Amino acid sequence: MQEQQQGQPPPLTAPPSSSGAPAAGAAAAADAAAGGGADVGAVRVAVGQMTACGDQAVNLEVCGRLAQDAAAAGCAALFLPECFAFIGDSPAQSLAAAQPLGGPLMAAYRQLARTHGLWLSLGGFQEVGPDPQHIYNTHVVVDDRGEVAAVYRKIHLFDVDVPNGPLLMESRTTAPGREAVVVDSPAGRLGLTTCYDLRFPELFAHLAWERGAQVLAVPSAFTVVTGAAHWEVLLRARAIECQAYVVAAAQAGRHNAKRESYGHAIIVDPWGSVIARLSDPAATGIATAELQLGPGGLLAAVRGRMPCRQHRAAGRAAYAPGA
Ligand SMILES: O=C(O)CNC(=O)[C@H](CS)NC(=O)CCC(=O)C(=O)O
Repeated sequence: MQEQQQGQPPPLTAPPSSSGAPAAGAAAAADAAAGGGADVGAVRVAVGQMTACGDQAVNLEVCGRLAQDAAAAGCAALFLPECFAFIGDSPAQSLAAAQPLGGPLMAAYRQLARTHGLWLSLGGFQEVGPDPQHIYNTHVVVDDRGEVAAVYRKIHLFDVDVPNGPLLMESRTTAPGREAVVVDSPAGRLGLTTCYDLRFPELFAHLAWERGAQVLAVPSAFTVVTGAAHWEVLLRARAIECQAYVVAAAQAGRHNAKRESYGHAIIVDPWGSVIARLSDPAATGIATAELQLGPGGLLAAVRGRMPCRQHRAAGRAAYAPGA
């Protein structure tokens, strides 16, 4: 069900040469001093893929199987896609499915985290919103004891006329979030985003460089058309420019007569290599990878030898004065 790709080690992981490039350890120390995430060493995580339907009990059962697989594979965290709990066939159904954070739906997923001793990134559920006509698209991180560790409400809403695809107007029924969110976890400092947010690199740069995110979660339900054209290149671009791991859980396949998702859940490392993907881009399942977050690991090596964070800070004086 799962396949792992361990590409060639990138050149930046080679031992320091006489070029004077900083050792990874020094780079990590500098990064930590500059507000980077806690040093959690190497940790295995799982990215999930599924075909959510309009029955919350069925989706919970599927997510339960993925959590069991992730725990059995020795993972500290499982990342689930946007709409993991529910995909209906009308906006009215999404409104009707909405629950508060303290409702029975979240209680069931919190129990799942506790049962399997896993952190869960729950990539977007229909949360009761600010008025009866609007929900929030809410990405919740739950710790391994089942406590809510972070709540991110999707900022950029997908109001798009997809060429040769659907016209989607997410903002008709969803209110935008107004706050960027990071959270420390055993899988590093996570920067939280959702789906269409992927197209807004300023959010990712903020999470990585101003907020110290080491791992960017991009749970999605991409359309087939835009996924084929843009999904992997955008994910790899965000990983490369933020020098961070990107964990992109995905909805896949046909949900109902009107809705189909692109799939292709992947994990990308800070050098831009795809280090995990499902062997079948439309299957339900997980893929796992080890994230090297410690002082001797890949993240520190990439950031240490190509110090984009510092170069950005200096460069911004020219093109975003006062920012
Ligand atoms: O509507 C729901 O039930 C939940 N929300 C979604 O599935 C959202 C809005 S329709 N989908 C995306 O953001 C796809 C983005 C995308 O495909 C792209 O950026 O190309």
